[in-house]
Amino acid sequence: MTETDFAVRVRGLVKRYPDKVAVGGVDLDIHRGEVFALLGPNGAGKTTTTEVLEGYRQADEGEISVLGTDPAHADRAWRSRIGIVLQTSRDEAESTVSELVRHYASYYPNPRDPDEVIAAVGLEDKRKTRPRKLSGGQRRRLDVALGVIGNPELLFLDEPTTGFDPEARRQFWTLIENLRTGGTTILLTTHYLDEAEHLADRVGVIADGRMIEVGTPETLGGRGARTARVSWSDADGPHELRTDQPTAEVAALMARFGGEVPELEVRRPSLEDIYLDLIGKASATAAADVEAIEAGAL
Ligand SMILES: Nc1ncnc2c1ncn2[C@@H]1O[C@H](COP(=O)(O)OP(=O)(O)OP(=O)(O)O)[C@@H](O)[C@H]1O
Repeated sequence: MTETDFAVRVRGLVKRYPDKVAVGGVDLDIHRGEVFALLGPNGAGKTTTTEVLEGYRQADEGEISVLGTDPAHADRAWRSRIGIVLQTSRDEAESTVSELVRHYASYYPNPRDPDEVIAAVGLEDKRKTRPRKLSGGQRRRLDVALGVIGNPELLFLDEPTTGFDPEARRQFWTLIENLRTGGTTILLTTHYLDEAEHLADRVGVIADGRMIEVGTPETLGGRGARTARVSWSDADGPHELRTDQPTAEVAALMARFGGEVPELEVRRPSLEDIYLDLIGKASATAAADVEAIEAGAL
């Protein structure tokens, strides 16, 4: 891979606040055209990391390249190539949805068509509504519209579907899939593991300011190799076993029952199971480090 295959390259990112190391040496590569999900508990350092990438915060240490430029020294032309959807929505004055999207479009050299964007986020019937009269979920859709109107090469989405109803989330996922198909690189921060699983090509888990694992949703934490659980019921009650060969177990159960197996279920660890496992291990390691420091061992 060459430098130009990367939308984001980060080596050794450190960001300190007066009383806290928020990011303690993070490496991160995001390939052009991929959807990358950043996961981690509250306070892990996700927002700080993305704000450095967006050029809103200065790193204390590290090499950072976003679309080939250090965001700390970026100009207006670079800014027009990225799109940002923040956690908190902007409070806009008296414009309607349609006016606002058009107004934002005028800031960019190569914007998308405002009507198409409004339709893509499902706000067609709210075009003449003022933002403060939108519901929370509709407001987020407007935020997404404003984030993508400039036709960005790289889109930052910070917890985009918080407050969405299930149908709105599905529609939003379709919107993201369409952006990805159109070639937009996306960095997504989310607390919804199903969202990461559905949308992301790769996932990075950050805990306590450190990137503890990066992988595809299918293979993170050795997920693909983990044993499956097969469960069923019979006259003695529920049963469960763990196996590397669930298909063979199901075939054996079918033979034993002569067909339908009561309450049959085959389950592999979900991304959420794996994530909680990784986070649990990370906090146990951090606690052991603190104990060692207190005991003078480190
Ligand atoms: N402006 C600031 N001044 C001091 N400390 C800060 C500041 N911003 C964030 N922090 C601290 O840095 C750490 C990382 O915060 P950050 O917002 O990056 O976490 P996060 O992973 O985005 O969390 P969340 O999931 O809750 O949004 C936290 O301990 C937080 O309290």
